[in-house]
Amino acid sequence: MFRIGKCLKKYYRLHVMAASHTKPFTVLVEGNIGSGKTTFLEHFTQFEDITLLTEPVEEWRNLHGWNLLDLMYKDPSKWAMTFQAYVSLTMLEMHRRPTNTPIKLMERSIFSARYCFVEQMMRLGTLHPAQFAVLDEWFKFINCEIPVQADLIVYLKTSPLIVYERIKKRARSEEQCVPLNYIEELHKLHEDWLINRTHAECPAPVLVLDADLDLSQITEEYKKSEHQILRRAVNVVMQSPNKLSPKKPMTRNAIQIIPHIKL
Ligand SMILES: Nc1ncnc2c1ncn2[C@@H]1O[C@H](COP(=O)(O)OP(=O)(O)O)[C@@H](O)[C@H]1O
Ligand SMILES: Nc1nc2c(ncn2[C@H]2C[C@H](O)[C@@H](COP(=O)(O)O)O2)c(=O)[nH]1
Repeated sequence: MFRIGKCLKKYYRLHVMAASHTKPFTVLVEGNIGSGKTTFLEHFTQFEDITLLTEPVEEWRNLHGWNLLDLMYKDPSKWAMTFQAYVSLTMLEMHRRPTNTPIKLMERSIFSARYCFVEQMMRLGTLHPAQFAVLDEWFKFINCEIPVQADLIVYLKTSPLIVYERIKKRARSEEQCVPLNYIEELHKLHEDWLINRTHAECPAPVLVLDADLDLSQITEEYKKSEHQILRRAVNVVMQSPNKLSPKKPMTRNAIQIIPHIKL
């Protein structure tokens, strides 16, 4: 009996892999700076068959020795264009990265880069209108010509003051000069994009979570998304609503961990 069970499990996993390796159920995890996106992804390390892709911040902090994130924050008028051009490249690479798991959770996207950060830089004047126009044309080309999978957006909705305190506590050196009003403006742009739908199209349905909750309560809030993600993933991949249920904590090698994960 045990052998049959093992064989069935192996068949299921092979079938899921074969059915899903080209178009995994892709979840974009969006939210303000410090809203808990990385923490949310870490919550899902407990499940089988999920690829977790955190934002390539370390690539932005060290491109052949250049810390583009630091340069951007220190002199945005001079470096915003350079930084955004590299953000677009690294995020597109993440969108296009092949995965052999039926579910892919990705921190941010080319959409929030364009609709939140580039939009903010244009409004603040740190991007020249000509620079904005170039970035916007690139985004339109990518959005129309290059398939970017997005099946669900999880929006970690936060209050600016709360994430501002978290950013200060996290103490990432490049962000120490970020003022509260920068966070407030980014919040408004996330709300307008994902909730009010004022200035940009939304590539997938949005699941809103209350990410103001502190670490002692947030796990219950994260669990609200588990069913939405796992159930919909199975519908997409297997047409059967009960395959990707929570498992016992798996050994590390059961999950395809991408180098960007900060563990
Ligand atoms: N729900 C929460 N309550 C309090 N602090 C949190 C919460 N979620 C994350 N943090 C902390 O806030 C900081 C930012 O979290 P992180 O997951 O890195 O956010 P993001 O990836 O959105 O920037 C980290 O120091 C993290 O430990
Ligand atoms: N100007 C931009 N800054 C961006 C973009 N994406 C992320 N970032 C910054 C914001 C943070 O300082 C850091 C990492 O973000 P977290 O939310 O993970 O803390 O990178 C962007 O497109 N443009």
